[in-house]
Amino acid sequence: MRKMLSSGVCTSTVQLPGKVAVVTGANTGIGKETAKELAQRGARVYLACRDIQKGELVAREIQTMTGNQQVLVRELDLADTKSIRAFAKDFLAEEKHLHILINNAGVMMCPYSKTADGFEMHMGVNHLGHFLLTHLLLEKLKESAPSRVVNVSSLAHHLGRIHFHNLQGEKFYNAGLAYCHSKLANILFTQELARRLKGSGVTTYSVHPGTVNSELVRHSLFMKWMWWLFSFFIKTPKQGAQTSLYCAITEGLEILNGHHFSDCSVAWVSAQARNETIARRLWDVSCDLLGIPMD
Ligand SMILES: NC(=O)C1=CN([C@@H]2O[C@H](COP(=O)(O)OP(=O)(O)OC[C@H]3O[C@@H](n4cnc5c(N)ncnc54)[C@H](OP(=O)(O)O)[C@@H]3O)[C@@H](O)[C@H]2O)C=CC1
Ligand SMILES: CC1=C(/C=C/C(C)=C/C=C/C(C)=C/C=O)C(C)(C)CCC1
Repeated sequence: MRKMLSSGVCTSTVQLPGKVAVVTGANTGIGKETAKELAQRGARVYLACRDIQKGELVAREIQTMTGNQQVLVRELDLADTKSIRAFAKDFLAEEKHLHILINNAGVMMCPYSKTADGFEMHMGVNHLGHFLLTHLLLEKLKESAPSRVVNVSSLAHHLGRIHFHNLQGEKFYNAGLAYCHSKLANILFTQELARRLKGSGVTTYSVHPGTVNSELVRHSLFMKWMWWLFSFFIKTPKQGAQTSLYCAITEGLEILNGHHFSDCSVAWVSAQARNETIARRLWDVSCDLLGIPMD
């Protein structure tokens, strides 16, 4: 069972000196392991975390383990557009380049709650927060091309639907489904972004990391119990980081711009996730909610 659930290893030997990467939610789980491997390969890595203290501890740990001192922590709360804008402003002032953006942070099955801007928490953090962050960093990514955006989605997107009449979960809400909807949004965003970025030198990919032993299940006692019971069989965070790394660094992946990956291979997505009309509409609605001018 472990072999079945844990396949897919990024075998690329690419080194990353001079490259700049941002990983959201890098203080724990899959994000931490992704950041560690990027640092190991010589990149300057920004750990974009909502809790600076947790981030600093992890940065020290990565610096010690990899010998790479270019591991920096910056505050980013994806549940607050002011924080996202402040992060982007400071980053753009500080850095000349951005080669790899890994939109990894996520929440799952949290009780109904809203972000600082009134968005339902799953949609707000997992989709809208990363949508805004990517938008704000896009010019830098273009100037740094070839560059990549990796969006960490999930197999759970198969159960997701974009209910435009209930995007903020105000009419009905189920914590499990809200997560699935936001993960579907990650894939639709990736596909629309890929279409819009054609010819720019920036490519984008969505990822299912596998079933990974991490803090993601913190809001559900049942899931915590399941994860504990099967912890020996499910992926470690290091194994869970492989597909994100594969999409971020593997040479020649540009022809697969916009594709979804699992276990370091192209993976099938649901019919909804392939629907260009929904993807375009979600893009427009996201711009509208975030006050981004539509093009
Ligand atoms: N684990 C699994 O089995 C699977 C995971 N995924 C996806 O993988 C990604 C990483 O999850 P995983 O490592 O498992 O989970 P973890 O809960 O271990 O890590 C999630 C990270 O996201 C951060 N985060 C949460 N909310 C915010 C916010 N408002 N602003 C900034 N950062 C935030 C967390 O910060 P903090 O520590 O401060 O809370 C943490 O660093 C997620 O997108 C998840 O949906 C997909 C499929 C399966
Ligand atoms: C049925 C089953 C399992 C599978 C769980 C799965 C497949 C969970 C997927 C979770 C996702 C995709 C979460 C985040 O996005 C376990 C726990 C391995 C143990 C054996 C029983």
